[in-house]
Amino acid sequence: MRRTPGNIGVHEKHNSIRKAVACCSDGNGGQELTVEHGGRRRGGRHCGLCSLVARAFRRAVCGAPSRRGSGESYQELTAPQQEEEITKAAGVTIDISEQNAMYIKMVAPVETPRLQKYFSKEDWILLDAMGSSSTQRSSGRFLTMHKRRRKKLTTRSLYQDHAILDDIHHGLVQKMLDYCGRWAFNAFTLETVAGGRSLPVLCVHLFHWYGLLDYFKLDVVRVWKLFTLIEEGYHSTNPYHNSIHATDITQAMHCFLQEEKIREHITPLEIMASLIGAVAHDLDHPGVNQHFLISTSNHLAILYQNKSVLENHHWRSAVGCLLESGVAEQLTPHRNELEVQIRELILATDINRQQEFLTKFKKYLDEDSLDMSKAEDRSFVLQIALKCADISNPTRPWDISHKWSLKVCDEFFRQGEYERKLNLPVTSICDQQSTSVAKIQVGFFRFVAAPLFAEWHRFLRSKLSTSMMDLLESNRKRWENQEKAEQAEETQTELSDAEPEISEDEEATKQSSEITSIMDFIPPPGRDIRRQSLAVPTLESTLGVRRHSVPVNLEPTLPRTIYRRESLPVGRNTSSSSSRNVVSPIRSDSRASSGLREEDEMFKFGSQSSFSSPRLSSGGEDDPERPLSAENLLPEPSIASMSSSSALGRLSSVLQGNVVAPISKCLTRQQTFPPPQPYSRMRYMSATVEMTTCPESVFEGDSKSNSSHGSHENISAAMPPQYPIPAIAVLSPNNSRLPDLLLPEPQQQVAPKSILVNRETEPIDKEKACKALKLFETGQRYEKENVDPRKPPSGNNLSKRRGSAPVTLPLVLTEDKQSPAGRGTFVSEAESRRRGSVPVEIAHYYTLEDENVESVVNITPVETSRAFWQYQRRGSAPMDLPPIAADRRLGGDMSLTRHTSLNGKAGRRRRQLHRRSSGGPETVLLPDVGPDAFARLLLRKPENPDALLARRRGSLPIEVLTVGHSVF
Ligand SMILES: Nc1ncnc2c1ncn2[C@@H]1O[C@@H]2COP(=O)(O)O[C@H]2[C@H]1O
Ligand SMILES: [Zn+2]
Repeated sequence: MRRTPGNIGVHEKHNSIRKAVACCSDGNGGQELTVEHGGRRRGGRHCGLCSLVARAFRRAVCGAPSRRGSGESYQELTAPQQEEEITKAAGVTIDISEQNAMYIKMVAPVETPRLQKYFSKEDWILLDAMGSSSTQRSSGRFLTMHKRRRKKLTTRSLYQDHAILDDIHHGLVQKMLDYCGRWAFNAFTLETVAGGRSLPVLCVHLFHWYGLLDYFKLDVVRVWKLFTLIEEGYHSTNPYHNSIHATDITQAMHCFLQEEKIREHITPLEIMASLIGAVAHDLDHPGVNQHFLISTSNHLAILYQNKSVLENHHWRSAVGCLLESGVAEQLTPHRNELEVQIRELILATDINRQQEFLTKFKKYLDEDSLDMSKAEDRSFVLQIALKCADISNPTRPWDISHKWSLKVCDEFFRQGEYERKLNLPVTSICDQQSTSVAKIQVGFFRFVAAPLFAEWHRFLRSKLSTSMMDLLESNRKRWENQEKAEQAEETQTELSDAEPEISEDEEATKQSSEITSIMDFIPPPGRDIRRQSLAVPTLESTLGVRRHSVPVNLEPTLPRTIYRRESLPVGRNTSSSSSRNVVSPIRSDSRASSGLREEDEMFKFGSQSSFSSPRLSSGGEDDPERPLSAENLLPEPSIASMSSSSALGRLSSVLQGNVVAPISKCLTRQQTFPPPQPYSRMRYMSATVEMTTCPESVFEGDSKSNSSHGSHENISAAMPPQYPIPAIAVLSPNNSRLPDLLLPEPQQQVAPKSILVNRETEPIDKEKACKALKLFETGQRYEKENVDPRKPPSGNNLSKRRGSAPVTLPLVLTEDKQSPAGRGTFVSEAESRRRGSVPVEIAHYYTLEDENVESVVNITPVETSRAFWQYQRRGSAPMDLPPIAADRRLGGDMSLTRHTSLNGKAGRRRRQLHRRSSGGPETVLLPDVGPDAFARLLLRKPENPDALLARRRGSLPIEVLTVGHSVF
């Protein structure tokens, strides 16, 4: 039987996953149908996964009903019996072959009319053969440690039974995909008709459409796997940052790629990087912003040193998916370059860097100096394109735009609720009690969206950009009207509501705080605005005062960590002032006098709070390239009320349901924020790439990145990228062997320019006629899978290091077992036991000699010395702050226990503003449902506080987590 590998793919290879996805394309005329799936033999029989695929396959090819309930089960059948069954049912020859421990390949010729009905054209089908027993499962690939809930599929049959997508919505899916080059495209609708699988459906389609599969000789099975992994990496529980957002942004990016100015010059590799960058740009987003992660001392914040924390994580997760799917392997010799491009793209989406990019873009346009024939300029434009795509929702037609607005605000408000429960200052735009969706939208449109899209329009000057501007304007008006109406309503309420308790000061604060401005979204350029800050004592006193994120038992040996230093009043700590020169003193006076109060308020919103290390902070005011960079900014005000003596207990109570955790030295990865379900043990797989290496160059914002950002001197086939390729091989379940060194790849021919069609303006048939590239093959593939080409072979048994190796590291190791600080080198016994979930603290330590403890000495993947442990900042256990002392430092006017939001608003808000719709569940609207109906659907009832408490896991101190949940 002739086989065309890769025509159809399936699968997940872990027996814990009861899911199989099959796709089909007929690159060779639709003559063959191959279904490959993973499964394990159990007692000579195939596991349920095989049976599920078989059942789905049977249904696919012959329309036979499921055998479930008929008393028979494929699960009971041996492979030959399954084969026979399917053969009988489908009327085709099935050859279950190439069986090994993990895979079974079934091959069948696609000759019958029935099959041709499905596969006669260049198309794919999608089988969802998820086992009914796995309606809930967790996925431990990603570092946010959420328990994953399987997305509730929107079609009953897909959710409750194994079904064929094409059986249900084939025509609609195809229709949607035909229109995926149009700006009015509705990702929610695609999600609906694709049964909850819009992300892989769109992306595989686009890969076909652009001819990337052919050009790069990619196996469609692996490509499916890639996008399935990415889809699973998005949290379906996030109202906004979920896989539909990824679909939406990818589709927007696709539209931009069709713009004449771009498509004329873009290369196939850039297309691929743009699509993957877009779809993965928020991968594993925890639904809270960077500020929250920093405030709660999340392991990701520590890992990435508070610099573009989420974006670094998204990028690293994307690389993990590329590796795990096997696509990276197939992309030799383009892999390094692709990863660099993806990195550049994803890191550019850091909203904190908005001003930096905008300034640069404006300069280019003013000087008319963008030369799209230059790779460097193309790269920059693609970064801008992705940034535009990322915040494109204000420029979509109202019903779509409105829906995204509700969703994003819902996510903000959820974060606000978490903050409130943790007694963290509530970020202004997350404070549902004092703001509204309309207010947020007016601010976002005005200060973030409009400036960027104005420049984008100046660059494109196209039909698309014109209509985007029109939509932006009309949507803006709608929000402004809504805001006005709300204000009128509030005024009326105020008139009838005496407010004797509110002082003038408070009133002034209230008024300024209710205006959403740019500072709610991004920090002001070049301004050294310090937020009313954290009641954190000086470093000296810190040594004797436990801080929020330091476990109680480590208090006496607290290191002078760099964390939260920014919140120390400058000038009060002379010993460290030099290295904190980007931090201004708290200037409540100057803020008031210079009218910065409002900005100061907003500032907290942006999530840009960042902590500077000397190296990073050097890019503060002095660095015109990064005027808004996080290192210019101060962290959020303190977690003031977390600093009381009972904070740990309270936190534990909040997080663990009254379990007061003893502090242990066992380090455990920290959860990012409350998962929907109690934590259960997860399997950490190879995609936990962050854990494998944590070099300083990982960070956007390190000195190299800063200086070279926007330029791409390191994007060269001849030069390896300046970041390490994760040594993921050692974690991959498929790779127990030592990674081999790669041979250097010969320089490849530059890919021919794409021949793309402007889909927006062309009729569909013409599009198809002209479509895709069908790019040429440029190279051979001989890179070994999952291997860091720059990593020298070592005698260390890398294969011992497993994704699921124990988290705990010995506190004391002998000197000779210490790593020689080689990046990515694993030398010690401890290292070989180290898991993917090794706590981030191992990634950095701080020199003891440095009085200010600001010099980050990177990076031994595992630092095991006693000193290291002594000086580790441990998780996020609360630190006691003497309120009085702290008050004094802040001028005596700030109560630590006062529920003051970061913007300085009085917590004793007398009147609670009307609660507005905040968005809500991921309800997908069919096109004929109006926005009002949707708004109703999205109205989220205030949560039961107890339920919130029960759900809270955010900023869980690592010790608490260890005690509260068994992770070993
Ligand atoms: N309509 C909107 N209103 C307010 N904030 C938004 C809106 N759209 C996008 N954003 C913010 O802009 C950010 C862009 O990057 P993210 O997608 O990570 O997260 C996004 C939101 O925080
Ligand atoms: Zn995004």
